[in-house]
Amino acid sequence: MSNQSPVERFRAQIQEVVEELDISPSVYQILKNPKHIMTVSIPLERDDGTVETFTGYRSVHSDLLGPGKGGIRFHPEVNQEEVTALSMWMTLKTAIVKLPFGGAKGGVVVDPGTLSRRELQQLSRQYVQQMEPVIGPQKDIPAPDVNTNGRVMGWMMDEFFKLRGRNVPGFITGKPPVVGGSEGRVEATGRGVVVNVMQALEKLEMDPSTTKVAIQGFGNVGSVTALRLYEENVSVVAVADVDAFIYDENGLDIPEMVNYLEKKGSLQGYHHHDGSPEDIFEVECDVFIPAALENQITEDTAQSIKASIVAEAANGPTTAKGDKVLAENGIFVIPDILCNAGGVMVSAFEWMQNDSHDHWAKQVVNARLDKDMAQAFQEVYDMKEEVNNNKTMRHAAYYLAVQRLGDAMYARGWVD
Ligand SMILES: NC(=O)C1=CN([C@@H]2O[C@H](COP(=O)(O)OP(=O)(O)OC[C@H]3O[C@@H](n4cnc5c(N)ncnc54)[C@H](O)[C@@H]3O)[C@@H](O)[C@H]2O)C=CC1
Ligand SMILES: O=C(O)CCC(=O)C(=O)O
Repeated sequence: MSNQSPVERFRAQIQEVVEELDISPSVYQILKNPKHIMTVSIPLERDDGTVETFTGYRSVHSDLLGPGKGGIRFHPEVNQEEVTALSMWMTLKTAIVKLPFGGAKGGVVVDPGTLSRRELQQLSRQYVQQMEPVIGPQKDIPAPDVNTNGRVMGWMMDEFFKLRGRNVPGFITGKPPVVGGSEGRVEATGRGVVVNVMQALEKLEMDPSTTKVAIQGFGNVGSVTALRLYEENVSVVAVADVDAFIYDENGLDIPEMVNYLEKKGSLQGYHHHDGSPEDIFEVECDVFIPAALENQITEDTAQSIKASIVAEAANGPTTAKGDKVLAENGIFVIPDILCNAGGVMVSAFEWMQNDSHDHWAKQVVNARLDKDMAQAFQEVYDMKEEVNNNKTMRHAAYYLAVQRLGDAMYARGWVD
């Protein structure tokens, strides 16, 4: 377990579960590597006329249950290993919530804060041009992730239409509703996180009205999670983003902070700025929600977490050693592949709406998300209680996902 990379962590967990399920070892052989990874060099003409190239990736881990599905991340630390791991987790996520998708993920090694708006649009369009051979509505369907949003999806959609010479709205999800996006997609991941948190509170017989929450990350997922909790009268006492740590033991004014974020783009300079981002791990709270990047809950930071519940809104926020500490400390962990599945769930609703030229009202989207997410939580919980007694929700989630993937491989004649 010594400092396993995310891909090694995925492989070790899959291998363990394949052995426990006593299914064909070929299931592990098929899942241990991505189906394909495309690496591209993206030329971008900067505003000063010079040309710079950026590296982009798209990994399709599996198309067993349907086309590849997963977001595109713009971040300076994107690398092939990270994109691969993120695509592997997508395969498990879509299997757990029973979506007709496989797993994929993409990224560009870039700090989008250093690009002008024109440059960002050109980079987004160039990414689609370079990836055109491997993406498409029945092949691999992108969506937003860290530092990408509806605006970027709209540009990418437009570029794909130009390349194909026709409208293909199901090529990408998370686009603005005015051009075929689903109502509720922007809020979907955070909304789904809160469904999971409320279910966990009920199972652990904790009172939401006295529950205190700390959240790391205040972007799309973190801010919507905070706002939904606030709307449910659950007190969010601390929030950190990359620049700031904000704390109030009596509960933060989340709507005010969301307004601030919308105007300024981050929490830097918010008037209650009173610590450094790492202080989030020390907060006295009942629920801790990592909603930033991978590998944040390590052997060290896990020791500081005082919560009874960790709800993994981010992908891969916990290292193997951090996970061991959380388990030893009896913390109930809602694993990422379940906890943050609300986003891809509403992406699936968007893809279905595009396919049938339909537009669902927000209440319809939210009601179905709440119902399907609560059911997925219950199925993983039941698996933990009945079949995997004394093991973790993460183990149960992997068990359920691999069982479904194994069954699908058998049905398709890939394994005996
Ligand atoms: N956007 C989506 O629909 C989905 C996102 N996710 C995952 O959720 C996580 C967050 O994604 P988004 O909210 O979309 O990204 P985002 O780019 O909107 O926000 C990221 C947030 O993390 C903060 N952050 C980065 N490093 C940090 C650090 N060291 N300490 C504290 N805060 C830090 C940033 O300041 C920002 O507030 C990622 O792991 C992503 O893969 C998972 C499912 C769907
Ligand atoms: O909405 C989607 O298709 C994928 C979202 C995503 O990237 C994720 O769940 O990590």
